[in-house]
Amino acid sequence: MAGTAMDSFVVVWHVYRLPLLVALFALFVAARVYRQFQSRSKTTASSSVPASPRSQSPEKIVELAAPAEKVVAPPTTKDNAKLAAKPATGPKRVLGKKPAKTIGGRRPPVSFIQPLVFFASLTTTTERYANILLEDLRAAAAKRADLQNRERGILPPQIHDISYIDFDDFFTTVPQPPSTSPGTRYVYCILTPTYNIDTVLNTFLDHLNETHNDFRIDTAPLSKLAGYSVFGFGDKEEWPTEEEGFCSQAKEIDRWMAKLTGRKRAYPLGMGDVKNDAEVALKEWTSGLLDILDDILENGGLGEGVPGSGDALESDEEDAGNEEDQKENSASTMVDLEDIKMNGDTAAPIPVDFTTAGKATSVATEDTAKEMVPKTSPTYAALTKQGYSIVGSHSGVKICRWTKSALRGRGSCYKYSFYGIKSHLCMEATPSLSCSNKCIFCWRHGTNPVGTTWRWKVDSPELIFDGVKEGHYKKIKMMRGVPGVRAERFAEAMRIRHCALSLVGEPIFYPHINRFLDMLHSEHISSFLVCNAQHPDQLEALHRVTQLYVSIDASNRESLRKIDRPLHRDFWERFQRCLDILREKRHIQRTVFRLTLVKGFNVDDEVMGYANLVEKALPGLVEIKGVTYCGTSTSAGAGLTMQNVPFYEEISTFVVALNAELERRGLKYGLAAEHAHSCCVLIASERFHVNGKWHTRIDYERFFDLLEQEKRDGTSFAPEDYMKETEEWAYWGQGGFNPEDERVYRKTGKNKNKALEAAPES
Ligand SMILES: Cc1cc2nc3c(=O)[nH]c(=O)nc-3n(C[C@H](O)[C@H](O)[C@H](O)COP(=O)(O)O)c2cc1C
Ligand code: SF4
Repeated sequence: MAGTAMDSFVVVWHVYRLPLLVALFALFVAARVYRQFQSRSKTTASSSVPASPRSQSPEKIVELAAPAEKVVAPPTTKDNAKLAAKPATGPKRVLGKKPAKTIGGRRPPVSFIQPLVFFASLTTTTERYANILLEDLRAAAAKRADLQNRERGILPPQIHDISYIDFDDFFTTVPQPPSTSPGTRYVYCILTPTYNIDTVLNTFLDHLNETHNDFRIDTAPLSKLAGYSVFGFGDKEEWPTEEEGFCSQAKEIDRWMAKLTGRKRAYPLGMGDVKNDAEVALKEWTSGLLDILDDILENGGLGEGVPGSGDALESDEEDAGNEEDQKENSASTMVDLEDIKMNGDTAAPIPVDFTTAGKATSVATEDTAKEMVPKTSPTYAALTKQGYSIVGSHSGVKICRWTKSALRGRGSCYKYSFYGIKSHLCMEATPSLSCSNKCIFCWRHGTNPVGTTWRWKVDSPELIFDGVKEGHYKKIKMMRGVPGVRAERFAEAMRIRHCALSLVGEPIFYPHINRFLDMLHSEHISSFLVCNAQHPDQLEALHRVTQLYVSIDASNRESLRKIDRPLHRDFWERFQRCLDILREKRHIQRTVFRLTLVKGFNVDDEVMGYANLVEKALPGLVEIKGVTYCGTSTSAGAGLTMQNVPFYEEISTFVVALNAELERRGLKYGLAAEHAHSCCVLIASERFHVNGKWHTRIDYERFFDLLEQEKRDGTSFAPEDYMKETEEWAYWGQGGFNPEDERVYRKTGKNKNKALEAAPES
């Protein structure tokens, strides 16, 4: 009997041993996890936080915020503690994306913002600043409560000392909105010093790290926040640069918070030097943050983030971990205009004979005229996908990679080295997306409309001006969440100071270009206008710009025909006339030749030819840069490959030869500046060489003063009247990289020293 029972047991064991063992193992794991979770929450809640060196009691600090006006009752810290994740009967999975209470099946819209100020402080500096921030937020809340109705607004802020809170209450989960106001969303404002010794900040950072990496907790458990922003205090006297540790812990907290919130960085990381500018920097950061809080209330959230802000270069360091990964991520999101099918494109090229040039306005203003880029056209879709904002029916704006780079403290384009333009203050726009050339290296090729005369509906300059500014600011705002964006540069970028009219198409094609320029200048926005030397009538009629460019893509007729593939039959004559006009304008305008070198097309044996052109037009400046490889099928179809992109050494050799030829002819030019980073060199007329120093930069305020005076009493002025000394680091032979910027080296392998950017600088 016993034997039979044993046999049955053995049979049962053989049949069920696997599921039984699995079940036992699962039970064991669950028990371990439960124990661990319990002990961890206890530790954090009670004692893992070292006692603050200061005497103030926690209760006192937490209650510092006296509500200016009670709009709704925000949850207290105690409530929050209750609401925070507490294990009940087993391991709890904390989900950031847990659906909020819904109204009629929909998530309630953001009605109130509850700012929570967190700070850590060992020697009270940060605490003092945290109270200044608190006061500012309180004042803003009160002011908005006066202005807004009582259904929406900013609530009086609360303040918490990181040394005394239970991290789980705020940094494992997000406090729940009060049941009376489900539309309340929290914004964390974190103020922190940096210590390179063990402090509460290490415990805090460990908590953020563990929370992100804890498999029981969603990787972004704080994603229900409306946003967060961090401001760091450090000491530049001892830690002068970020590489040496300035504000390093603020940077770390910012990065962890980006991960935990699912990239809800409401405003860029701010940093202040306690021995210098801390208070001013904090005030600027606060005012920028308040603008964003208003945006959140208005738009119901942070709105669009980085995607779509133009260049795909900007993926997220928080995820990618390093620059190279970023590139790869971005590469997959890049859309080549050439890959977008042009099926039924109503704006497909219809060349029109040049003879109507100059009479364009009357034709185009007819109501019946078609739109250049209708919203429904594939051109529109292709351009917007590439990050362009189309304004009206024929204008566009886009932020360039250098603007983004400058926002991140990583250096401006060559125009900073040569002319003092800070890229984050520069808007790249065009009032005409149409062009009369089909240059082989044009990266927008295949989508932009072409034509030799204006044959479209004409938008008013007011509409374009307002539209491009709005589009630009919108794109800048989209950058606020990008890792590394500097709060102070972000704030500066909200006032456009320069406009590069060179994006796509031909700006002087636009019939009201002069009125558009007036508008730029009236707001003290400088104008750098690039034209393709195909519209002499318009060039002649053009009013003053801050700097006038003509693209010189080849030195002789045959080469120009091959490279620019102009639509005008008399392209060479037009080109020559433009040079004559430039020569006349050189006394009142800063005139520039822009040479784009394409190896195998317009470099070899062309030094003499280019020198002839310089001799003819006598431009103030000659910019020489290598072609930017854009890899479109159009350029490939024209036989352009990476092999055609010259190395910087080849550009330098060409430039030296050209300079020598100009000298041989007795023309007074010299090698003035370089920006090796973008393979660009500047030859300048000696008109800009004063007292042994180059003066290729521009005194912009002086330009506007002179312009206004000219308008008032007709006093004319010359380029020499608003020139400014070139920085020595920009001189030829010095490299041209601003020492104040952070240098980011790229691994570009064998193509090092070639211009590889997807979108070239303008
Ligand atoms: C021991 C010590 C280490 C510090 N380490 C750094 C550092 O690594 N980086 C930095 O930018 N500042 C550093 N600082 C400067 C502090 O961050 C700065 O003085 C801050 O304002 C202190 O804020 P608190 O008074 O709120 O504690 C350090 C200061 C001390 C005393
Ligand atoms: S590349 Fe052009 S648009 Fe960009 S910052 Fe420089 S000048 Fe401005």
